[in-house]
Amino acid sequence: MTPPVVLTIAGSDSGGGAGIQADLKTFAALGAYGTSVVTAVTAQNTLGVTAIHPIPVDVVAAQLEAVLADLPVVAVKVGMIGDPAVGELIASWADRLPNLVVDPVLVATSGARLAETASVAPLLTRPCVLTPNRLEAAALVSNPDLSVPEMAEHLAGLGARAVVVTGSELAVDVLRFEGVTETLRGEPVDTANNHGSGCTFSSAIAVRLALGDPVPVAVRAAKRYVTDALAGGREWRLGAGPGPLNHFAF
Ligand SMILES: Nc1ncnc2c1ncn2[C@@H]1O[C@H](COP(=O)(O)OP(=O)(O)O)[C@@H](O)[C@H]1O
Ligand SMILES: Cc1ncc(COP(=O)(O)O)c(N)n1
Repeated sequence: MTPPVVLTIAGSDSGGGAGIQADLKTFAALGAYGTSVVTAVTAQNTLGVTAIHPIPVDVVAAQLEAVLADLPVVAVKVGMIGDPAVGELIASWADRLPNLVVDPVLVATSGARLAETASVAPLLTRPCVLTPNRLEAAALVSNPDLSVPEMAEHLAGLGARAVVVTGSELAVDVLRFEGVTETLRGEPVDTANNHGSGCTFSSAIAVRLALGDPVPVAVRAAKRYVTDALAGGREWRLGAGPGPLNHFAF
């Protein structure tokens, strides 16, 4: 059977644990055909990021046009956006990007700054599923004093289809959908290998939306998948820092 086509618009992680590489592994593991638009090249490993090269906006646009002109994309995940002009470009295409999931990547788990809030700002008003972690949500609402449910509600009020603020506590996320706020409690996995968990989560949501799940069902399924991938990579020794997930563990 022909698989559903899912697109990631994101940065490359040379270490293979996060970014485009995590996204494509997630798509493959969950039965989608993955396509990719590279927005930035990072020199990165489990210890950190040593260089970032944003891809010029016209080259990002050309990739997007090439994919959308030929392949029947049914869901799109947006990750790292290295340049505000690329954020504007994606926002201008948003009406033609079905089942849009936006992970506003701002800071890597290692602490490295990957993008500015200005890059993702144009997308916050689009009807997407927005998946910031707690720190990213605080940066986007510019008010660190709000509680996680308040941040989710505030962000949803800007126009998103749904907001999931991840990591309010370990394995606990807050979903805001259709005016209702829910706490999603997962099973905590005791692991240091969590590099790429956010990329994997947002990509898994995109695949489940592509397969026809309603948003809350897609989010719960993605959460179970991330838990399995974290548990499956717990014993891995790949790199001296926080290692990657095992995307093919289940
Ligand atoms: N150790 C863990 N055990 C179980 N779930 C986890 C763990 N760490 C992260 N998660 C889950 O992984 C998903 C991605 O969230 P998070 O790690 O916060 O993203 P980010 O990489 O953007 O910081 C969320 O559903 C979160 O609850
Ligand atoms: C290219 C790229 N995109 C995204 C992330 C965030 O991933 P994480 O927060 O899990 O380190 C990353 N480290 N690199």
